[in-house]
Amino acid sequence: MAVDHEKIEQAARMMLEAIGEDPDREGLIDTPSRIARMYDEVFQGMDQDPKEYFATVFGEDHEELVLVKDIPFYSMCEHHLVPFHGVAHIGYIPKGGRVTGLSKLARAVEAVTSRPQLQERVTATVADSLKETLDPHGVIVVVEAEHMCMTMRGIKKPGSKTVTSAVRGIFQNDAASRSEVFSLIRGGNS
Ligand SMILES: Nc1nc2c(ncn2[C@@H]2O[C@H](COP(=O)(O)OP(=O)(O)OP(=O)(O)O)[C@@H](O)[C@H]2O)c(=O)[nH]1
Ligand SMILES: [Zn+2]
Repeated sequence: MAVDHEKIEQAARMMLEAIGEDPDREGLIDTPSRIARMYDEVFQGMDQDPKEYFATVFGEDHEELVLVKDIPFYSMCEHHLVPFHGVAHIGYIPKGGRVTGLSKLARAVEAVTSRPQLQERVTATVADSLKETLDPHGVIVVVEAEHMCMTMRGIKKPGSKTVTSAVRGIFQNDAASRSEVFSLIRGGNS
């Protein structure tokens, strides 16, 4: 579904008026339409299903870890509609030759983060999408992010980071494999 520009423009105009601004002054006159166009981009994941990206698989016989680290993302916190941003790390062990394209992992992150979100839901949705489509032996998704609603307002704790993980399949019971992935993720960040 396309973003309703007219509605966003009306709302943005009303919000500017509500804070005591003049939405018709030169600097603000195009702001409502800019916000509408920005929301096209920022919320383009509203009608995207991350599972669709995993439809293409290569019959590659690799039943060992695949890890794509440090996938940058920006999302909008659903409580305040301000950004939270950081990186996602996705590791999985393919099964039955179902290996997906590396870029598809980043595309899934993009789809899931391009809508009003919670960090926990981003993490779980990416993990579940991969699990449900490729049925791999195991999946680990780790997301590290800074939330602007905790830095520029409210409790005001810049630099604080939230780390969430979602673990599926063999990683749930195999502590050694799980900690190997976590240390590979940590390794590149030092
Ligand atoms: N669990 C979780 N909480 C989040 C996320 N993004 C923002 N929040 C939190 O959502 C909560 C909303 O709390 P409320 O008390 O309803 O809103 P608020 O009065 O603006 O809260 P403060 O931020 O404490 O000022 C805050 O504690 C935010 O830090 C997220 O991705 N996951
Ligand atoms: Zn927030």
